[in-house]
Amino acid sequence: MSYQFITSAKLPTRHGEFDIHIFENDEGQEHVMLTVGLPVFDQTDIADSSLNQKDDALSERPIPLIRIHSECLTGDAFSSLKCDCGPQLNTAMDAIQKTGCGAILYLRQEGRGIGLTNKIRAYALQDQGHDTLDANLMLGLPADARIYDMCGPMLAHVGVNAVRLITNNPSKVAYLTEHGIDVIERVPLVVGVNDMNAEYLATKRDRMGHLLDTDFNTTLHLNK
Ligand SMILES: Nc1nc2c(ncn2[C@@H]2O[C@H](COP(=O)(O)OP(=O)(O)OP(=O)(O)O)[C@@H](O)[C@H]2O)c(=O)[nH]1
Ligand SMILES: [Zn+2]
Repeated sequence: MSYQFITSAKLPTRHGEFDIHIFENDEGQEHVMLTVGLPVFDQTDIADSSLNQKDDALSERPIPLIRIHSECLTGDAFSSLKCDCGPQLNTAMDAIQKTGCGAILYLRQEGRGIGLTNKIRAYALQDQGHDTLDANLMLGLPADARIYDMCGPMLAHVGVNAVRLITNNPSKVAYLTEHGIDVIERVPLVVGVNDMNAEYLATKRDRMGHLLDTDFNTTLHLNK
């Protein structure tokens, strides 16, 4: 699959101002990147002196703080208490604004890649007592169907090849590392824990390999 940059604009938010960049894959699926302090260098017809300026700018800037966030309509837009996605997105946006250099890669792979309808089918099974992993499997679907091959082209667009990655999911770290992006630091993010999602988080920790504090304390590790 290949990915093309389509367009960008300023996006003022409650968390501060971002640049929003839209990318599209061969099938017309859109992915979104919000950036702060990551200018786009136009490679097409700039003089050599500009290229030197670009190298200088890249060598001086801090390692960007990056969040790869998979779409969760129910959590991100509707404030669902069944997961931690909304608080994770909001906290990551604040943290990136605070550091002044970073990006949210908002990937349109709802429901860990099975889509919204299937996620709600899985929720119906969860209403009957099944956990988040078994619910996917009972539907004949993978536990996690996500891909991350859009991340390389999206990060390359803003000249990023080394990151501080906000995640508890070791497979994201492994994917980037295996594809030539240095993960200088993994920044844990445990926020939005409540009575309705504690079991969901425990399943991610115990059955899906997520690196979560056993007691889900809400200490932020984002003060750098
Ligand atoms: N199939 C399914 N998807 C879910 C469920 N709850 C949340 N999701 C989706 O899971 C994705 C978020 O993945 P998570 O496993 O919460 O976290 P992660 O992105 O792997 O890891 P972090 O970087 O630590 O947040 C989003 O696409 C959500 O829509 C669920 O019960 N079933
Ligand atoms: Zn969610």
